[in-house]
Amino acid sequence: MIAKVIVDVPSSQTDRLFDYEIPAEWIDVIQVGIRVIVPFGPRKIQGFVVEIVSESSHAKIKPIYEVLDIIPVLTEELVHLGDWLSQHTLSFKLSAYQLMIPAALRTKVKKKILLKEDLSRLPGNIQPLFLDTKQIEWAKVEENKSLLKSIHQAVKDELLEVDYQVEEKGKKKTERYVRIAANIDRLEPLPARAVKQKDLLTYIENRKQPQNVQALLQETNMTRQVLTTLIKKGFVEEFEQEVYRDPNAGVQYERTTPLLLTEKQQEVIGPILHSLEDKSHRSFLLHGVTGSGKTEVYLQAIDKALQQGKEAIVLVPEIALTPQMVQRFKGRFGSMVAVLHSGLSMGEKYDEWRKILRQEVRVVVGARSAIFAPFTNIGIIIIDEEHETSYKQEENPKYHARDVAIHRGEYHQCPVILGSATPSLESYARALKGVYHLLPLKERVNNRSMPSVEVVDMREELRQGNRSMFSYSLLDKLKDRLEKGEQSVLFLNRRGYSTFVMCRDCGYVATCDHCDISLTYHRTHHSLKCHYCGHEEKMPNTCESCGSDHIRFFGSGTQKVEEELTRVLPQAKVIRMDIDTTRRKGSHEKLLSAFGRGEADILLGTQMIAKGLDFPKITLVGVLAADSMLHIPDFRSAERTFQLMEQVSGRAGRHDLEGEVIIQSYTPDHYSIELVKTHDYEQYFQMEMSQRKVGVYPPYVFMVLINISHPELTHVIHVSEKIVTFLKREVSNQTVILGPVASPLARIKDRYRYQCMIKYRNESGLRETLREIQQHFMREINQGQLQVSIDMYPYLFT
Ligand SMILES: Nc1ncnc2c1ncn2[C@@H]1O[C@H](COP(=O)(O)OP(=O)(O)OP(=O)(O)O)[C@@H](O)[C@H]1O
Ligand SMILES: [Zn+2]
Ligand SMILES: [Zn+2]
Repeated sequence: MIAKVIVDVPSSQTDRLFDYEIPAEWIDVIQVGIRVIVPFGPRKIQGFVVEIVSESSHAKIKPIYEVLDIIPVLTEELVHLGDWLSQHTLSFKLSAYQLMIPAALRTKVKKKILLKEDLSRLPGNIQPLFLDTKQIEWAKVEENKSLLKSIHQAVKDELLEVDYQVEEKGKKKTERYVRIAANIDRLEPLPARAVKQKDLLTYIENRKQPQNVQALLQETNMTRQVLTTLIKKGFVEEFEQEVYRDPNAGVQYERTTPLLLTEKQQEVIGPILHSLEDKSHRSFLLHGVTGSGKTEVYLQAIDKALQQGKEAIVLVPEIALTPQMVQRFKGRFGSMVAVLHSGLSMGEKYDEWRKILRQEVRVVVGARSAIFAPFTNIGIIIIDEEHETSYKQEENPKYHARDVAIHRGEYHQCPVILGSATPSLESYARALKGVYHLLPLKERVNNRSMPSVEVVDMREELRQGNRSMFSYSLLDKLKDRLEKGEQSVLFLNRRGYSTFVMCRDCGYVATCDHCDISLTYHRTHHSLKCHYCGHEEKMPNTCESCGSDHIRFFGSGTQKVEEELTRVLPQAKVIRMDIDTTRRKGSHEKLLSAFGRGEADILLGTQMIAKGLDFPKITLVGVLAADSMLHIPDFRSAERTFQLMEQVSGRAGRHDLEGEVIIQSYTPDHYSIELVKTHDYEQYFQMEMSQRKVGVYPPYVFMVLINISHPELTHVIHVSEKIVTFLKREVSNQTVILGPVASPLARIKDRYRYQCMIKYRNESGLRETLREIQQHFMREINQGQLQVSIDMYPYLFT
């Protein structure tokens, strides 16, 4: 039998199947989806078995060297999905498969030299290497040419042997357990004076289940000595048992029961349940305003899928994976839920993933990559906040989780629900065309009103002499909430609003020497840092350009807002949430639950507080700088502004108390800000669509972004022009090729960057054309200097 293998070498030449012979003893062991070690040139490397056939068309094929898995790490579906994904995103098959398994399973194959015979038989110059060991790492002798020669000879003489050992990054975790020995009845009873031993033995006997040693000693307040004696006398056996690393161990989740759905919720869940009953695939767009009870709809739809014996995948944006969110799923489905997000350690992720693979859980709630959960009988897939750009992966394979979800939905013939208060333009347009089934939820649960929104013109405030970062109106309302004991949320948009350093005399801005970008001021070290390459330098005292000492940092970070808050509202208790205060593991949760318990009056934060919060006492939301994002050169910047404003506003007045929102802006008339006042998504959609039509942007066209980079500017230009010329020759005349032009970030880490863009409606051969470009520059790319990155669904235009 022959196994077709994708080998662990990410390059164009190796992006195909290689044939290996399956040795007779492994015929039943080797299946599709397992990892193997195979010889590849002079090396041994890892690979994924993706197909098993009876014959090979190649004359000389080598046998598989080692088997790494017993249970396949990729299901058959995932093997196909990986193949599709690599074509869909123009990336290597290997990268697609690696994406689907946890990082803990990434392996390293280490070459070792083993001593086979007596030490004295070795040539004298290599004897010292094996003085106190029977094996050494190859790397140890690689540089030393004279030793290498002797070692080669010793291998030939069969005194030494070369071996390949696989080292996995993550390990299973085990703990020590004890249980009553099987032959306890045949033992002499313990003497009467051994009171403690007797007590402990009775305790273990009463428990029936094996006991975790550490927990046992703690519970019984016994010393290890007592237990060891019991083990020595043969009453008790000690053994190792695998345990899961559970970040939420010990957390009690309050059980919840399904709520009685409102009439509107029933209307939207109907078609979803129908699709579940029919066992047919359909994609739904659940467009529900903030606080309309979308999550309850998800929960009850999942419940139905579970009753059918099926599984569910729920994607939530990383920053919305708060304890509150986890609680809602664990509260309803208990230990059937696995949670996957980037806050987990590698080991924790590995353990959650294995629970899925072993079918010990049936619901997974996770960020983007959870879409690859190795379930085999999926009943429903849900993407909450479907408009979030974090569902697009910016590294290879550059995929969007929405596309993968729909692909898996088709395979499993199950419904896919895209939910949002502010759907992406693409999805809403598709829903209007009938590609997705639109499910509107236009009101909040139980007729609670949407928060009232006031947009404050900050230019006007300045004219009236208000130089503070809080408008008169916002300050008044903050004071009012303090008096009433209600809570406020202050949102500062950090994107496009960096704290850069500028000279007030000549306008010089401090920039990175390696990247064309301004440096960011960091207060804690009083230094300047580049966010792209990590370069750090001291904050200058004088301007590099004119020598003036009027050099200051601009922009306002959360720290600055906090200082200002304590000045104007000294009695207010403030919790600040930003990258600095949430760096430590678990701090995110701690701050939020403290706010939930009412330990602060004001929650001040960045993007990470815009989503998912559902606290009854929040009645005021303030947005400090609504337009900071509008000026980013990206055709989606208005869309993001509207989405964010609507999301943040949605945190106010979700329960009995009414909510109010103050949005501070320098461009209050911009439609993406103005339309938040009426929460009018449909009108906003129309406005935005007409802008897209004029600019010829998605969803009117599809777009491809090609980025070219190299340390030499002339070479970047040369390659870019070659690509554009080739493209222009190949594509139809309805397709537009823009560029080449310098990228907005024209240099990163001393590499010059150029880009070109393709806008097309119908271009059936485009993928092949782009593959040809990849092939053409393959050799140069493999040599390491040139980079050509192709993004079929670009969301980032830096
Ligand atoms: N049928 C119902 N009966 C009573 N309360 C409900 C019902 N459905 C939802 N709720 C409550 O209404 C509030 C808002 O619901 P939920 O958080 O599910 O809305 P959402 O649409 O997911 O919100 P957002 O998109 O703003 O996060 C929650 O406190 C929830 O418990
Ligand atoms: Zn830099
Ligand atoms: Zn200057």
